[in-house]
Amino acid sequence: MPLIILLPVLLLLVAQGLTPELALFQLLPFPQTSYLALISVLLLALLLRQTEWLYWLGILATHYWLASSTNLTATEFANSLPLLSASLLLLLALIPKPSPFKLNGLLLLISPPLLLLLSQQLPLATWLASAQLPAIVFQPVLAASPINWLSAWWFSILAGIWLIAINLKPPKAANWGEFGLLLALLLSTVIPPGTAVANWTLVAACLSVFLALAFQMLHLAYIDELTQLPQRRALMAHLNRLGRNSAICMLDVDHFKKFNDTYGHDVGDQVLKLLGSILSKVKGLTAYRYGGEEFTLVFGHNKKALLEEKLEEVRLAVAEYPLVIRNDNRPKDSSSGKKARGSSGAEKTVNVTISLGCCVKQKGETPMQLLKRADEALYAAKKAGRNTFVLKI
Ligand SMILES: Nc1nc2c(ncn2[C@@H]2O[C@H](COP(=O)(O)OP(=O)(O)OP(=O)(O)O)[C@@H](O)[C@H]2O)c(=O)[nH]1
Repeated sequence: MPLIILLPVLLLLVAQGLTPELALFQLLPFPQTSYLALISVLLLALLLRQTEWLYWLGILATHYWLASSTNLTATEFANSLPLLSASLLLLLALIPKPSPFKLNGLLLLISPPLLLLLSQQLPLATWLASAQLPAIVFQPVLAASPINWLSAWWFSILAGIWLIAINLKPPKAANWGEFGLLLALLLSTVIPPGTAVANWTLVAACLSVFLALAFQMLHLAYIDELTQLPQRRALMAHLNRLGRNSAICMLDVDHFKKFNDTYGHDVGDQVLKLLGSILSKVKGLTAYRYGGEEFTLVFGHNKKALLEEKLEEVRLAVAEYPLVIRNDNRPKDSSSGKKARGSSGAEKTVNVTISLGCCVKQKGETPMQLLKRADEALYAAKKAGRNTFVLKI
């Protein structure tokens, strides 16, 4: 997924590196296409209520204006703007989910004009030059460019920090879109102003944002927020294209009502989250949250011995996982849960068990018929005493 989001910008980087005079760069009417791209993504972000993109688009538009402007040559203003925009991007990275209706978003909104004012008042480039840094730091990247290596380096460092940050947390489409935008901005700091590439940089960045928005929406539509597993809509899509040799399994937590009543709904939610984390790590199957405390596993084969082995592996993985029930934050996923087991703040350790009902797909069977039979197998597992599996071949 990340590569697809970054693809427009990466392709542009390669094309620009190989042949800056590429005929493709002359293909579309500019600046009309740039404005159209910017306005389309802006409207899409507004429509999908992804307001944090507005800031990014604002910075992108400012850069575009700077990069496509031919009368801004080597001024203080032109020298400091990329640097200050980079600072703004860093602010944006540090402020999670800015909203124009909250203080963090308002601060971000007024920072570009403030930074612009500052950049005119403070001779940043002169100051930095007097710091006796090596000359290359201040040389314009290209003869015609008012922008120097310092900006490019600053952006590269920022892009590096961004990449590390993305890889430390579970990467989201939005992060990769932001990274694509960052790369496009990096490119716009090193190209000569007023060239066709400046226009294409903006279009490529807009495409990256567009793809990121599409992935964000797909995620919202298909991924269950609590367990982070794909949910029923995704399961039905999978079942509709299921091969002849396959099997599915319905599973649910045993006596979950009692568990909720004893420990509270919040702890119950943590159990489901943990279950999602455990199931997502089991190899050789795809796990879905069917709804409530029910999950569905889909297998791409119908081999009895292999299925039995996998069902037992899943059953054991859950039954042997000690859950630490505490007053404060409970484990967010299976790895943090393991750490929590050793800590002294634990009040009580409990185990939950699951029952599993599995059946092999029959010839001509519809998804609903298959699900119904798996449900019957699950019922049989419950009747057989729970914490077990029933496999119907
Ligand atoms: N915490 C939490 N509970 C849920 C969620 N969805 C469903 N439940 C609870 O799951 C329980 C399911 O109860 P039952 O269907 O009676 O089954 P059970 O108590 O698990 O008993 P058996 O399935 O027969 O072993 C209900 O109490 C629901 O409120 C959820 O998202 N979070």
